Parts: sequence; structure tokens; C-alpha cells
Amino acid sequence: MTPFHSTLEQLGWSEFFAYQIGPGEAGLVPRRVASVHRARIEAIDVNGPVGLQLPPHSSTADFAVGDWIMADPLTDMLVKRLERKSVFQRRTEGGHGQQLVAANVDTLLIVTSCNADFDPERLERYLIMAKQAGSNPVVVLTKADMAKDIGEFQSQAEALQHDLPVIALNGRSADAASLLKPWYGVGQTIALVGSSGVGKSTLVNTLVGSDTKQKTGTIREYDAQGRHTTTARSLHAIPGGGWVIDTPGIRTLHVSDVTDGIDTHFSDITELATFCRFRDCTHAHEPGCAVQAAVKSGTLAADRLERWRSLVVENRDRTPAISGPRGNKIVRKKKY
Ligand SMILES: Nc1nc2c(ncn2[C@@H]2O[C@H](COP(=O)(O)OP(=O)(O)OP(=O)(O)O)[C@@H](O)[C@H]2O)c(=O)[nH]1
Ligand SMILES: [Zn+2]
Repeated sequence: MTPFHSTLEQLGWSEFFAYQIGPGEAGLVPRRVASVHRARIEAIDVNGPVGLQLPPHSSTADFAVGDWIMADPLTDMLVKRLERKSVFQRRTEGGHGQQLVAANVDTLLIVTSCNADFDPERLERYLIMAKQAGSNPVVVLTKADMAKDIGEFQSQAEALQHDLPVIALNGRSADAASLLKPWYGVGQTIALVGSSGVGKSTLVNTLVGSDTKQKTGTIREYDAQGRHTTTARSLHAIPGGGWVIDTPGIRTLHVSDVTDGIDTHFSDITELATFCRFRDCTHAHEPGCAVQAAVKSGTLAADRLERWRSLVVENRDRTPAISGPRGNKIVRKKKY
């Protein structure tokens, strides 16, 4: 059962949201979206779980788990959604439209396991996604109990970003909860992303207790290959404070709509580029290129520049252009 919460702050409320309430909205109450279904939305407020009425012609697809909304307490009608502090979205398969994954997430736990799933290039894609969304990333290496050399996985992950927290754990053991404690204090929201089968649901169960999870409505169904998989996302209360959002396993992580995320993750290249002679320098063959100069002098690793380049090309290729021609199609060698 979702525990009773007496204050909005415990639900994740902050001044960021309070400032968005207009003078004419004193009769409305803030509620947080706890689960989004095809035809209904469930929320939580200071009195516990509550269903929401959607205004005519609105779609549940416009709301994300973790959203803050204002509702009329008499009718439970959803009146408006508040601006998000952070939001994860991804392009739907086929490339049309965006699918909202989670909103107002403070920390993104990027989950991978200490086995064949581990792939630094895929992790880097998740780091870019976290930056684009506005959340702090933490890498969680599951199945550490099965790995021979955890240190090797850990150091490869740590090399991806300066000061990146990397936590190796056994998701089935209670210790996992204490290792992750720094990121789920009272009112803090964490979300888990990663491939199918890496142990996201297991970790959520360890954090919230399996009984709680069953009742908060996460649906497990069989996918096309007959695998048992998480299909719905919802906000789960962590006993003692904090919230966790489980997300369905991502099969292939393409990058699109992450220009800002790439610029932030590769801030060294972004900064060097301001010294290039040409404003539209591609850092490939132009004279006076500060980025190439840094590679030559050894201050920028050539493989880092290559990773940047392939992500920029993929992002450009997959993000619909507002105007002008689209980039050349690239042949993908590898699935992430
Ligand atoms: N030994 C070990 N097994 C684990 C660990 N974490 C998860 N598992 C097992 O790995 C399998 C897959 O775990 P899930 O939690 O269902 O994976 P998931 O990421 O939620 O998968 P999707 O719901 O498909 O996205 C289960 O059999 C778990 O018991 C771990 O840290 N150590
Ligand atoms: Zn350049």
C-alpha cells in the first residue's frame, strides 16, 4: 500500500512548483501523477492515492509519471500541469512523436549488469539522455555477486565522466538499498533505466519491498518473444522517504533530440570549438581547428572525438529538422 504522506515536500514538492501557482488557483490542490494508463491517470496527494478526471479531448499521453498537476478537489478534475524540473522522453519506434517516460526525476539510475550487457558506449548514450533530461546520472552495476572482476567494470564506467558515481551491487540483497540511500532522501525521486533483464524491477522490489510493488500496480506481461517484462511505469514510495520510477527495458537506445545533452556531456569539445576559425567547423579537416589541434597535442583523446562525431551524426539524422535537408543516413554497425 502506498504510505500516507502528510506533506507535499515528502511527495517531491518544492518552490519550483509553488511559484507556478497563479492567484486565481487558490481553490485547486497539487497532486503528483503516480501512474499513467491508456485511459486514466492515477495520482497521489497529501491524503494518499486518488484518481484524476481528464478534461475532454485531452490525452493521457501528454502526462508522465512524476508530473505535478493542479486538480479541483471537489471533482478530481485535472486543471493544469505544472512545468517540469526534468523530463525523459524518447522517440517512439518508427520515429514519429515523443513518448514521455518520467518527469521530475532528481537522479537517474542507469542500470547495467556486470556481464554481456555491459557496454560503455551504451552507457554514454544514457549519460547524454540524463543530461538532456536535466537529471543527475548514477551508474548502477547489478549482478556484482556473479562477476569475477567488478573493478574492471567499475573503472570503465567511471572513465566515462569525471565524478560519475558508479555503484556495484547485488540487486537482490538488502545492502543494495543502503548503497543507493544517498540518492533517495525524503522528497527525492529516482528513476531506473536500462536494458531488459538487467535487474531494474528486482532493485525496485528491494527498495520498496515486493508487497508494496504489487499493489502499486506495475503490470508485468509477456512480450512478443514470450519474455516476462515490465510494461507500465509507476511511482513507488520507498519506505522512509523518496520515490522510485521503474521504466520498461529499452531494447535499442537511439539518440535523437539530445543536442543539449551531447553539448553538456562533451563540454570539453564544445568549449574547444569556440576557438575554431570557422563557426560551423566540423573538426574534421578545416584549417584553424582548435579541436583537431587538441587531439594532435594529446589533450583530447582521438577516440573521444570519434564518439562525439558519431553521436552528433546519429542525433542529427534522427532528429527531424525544423527546416532544410536532413543529414545523410548512416549505416549502423551496432545495436545499443
Ligand atoms: N545474481 C543476481 N541476479 C539478479 C540481480 N539483479 C537481478 N537479478 C536477476 O535477473 C533477472 C532479471 O531481473 P529483472 O529485475 O526482472 O530485470 P528488469 O531490468 O526489470 O527487466 P525488464 O522488466 O524486462 O525491463 C531476474 O531473474 C533477477 O532475479 C543481481 O544483482 N544479482
Ligand atoms: Zn574545429
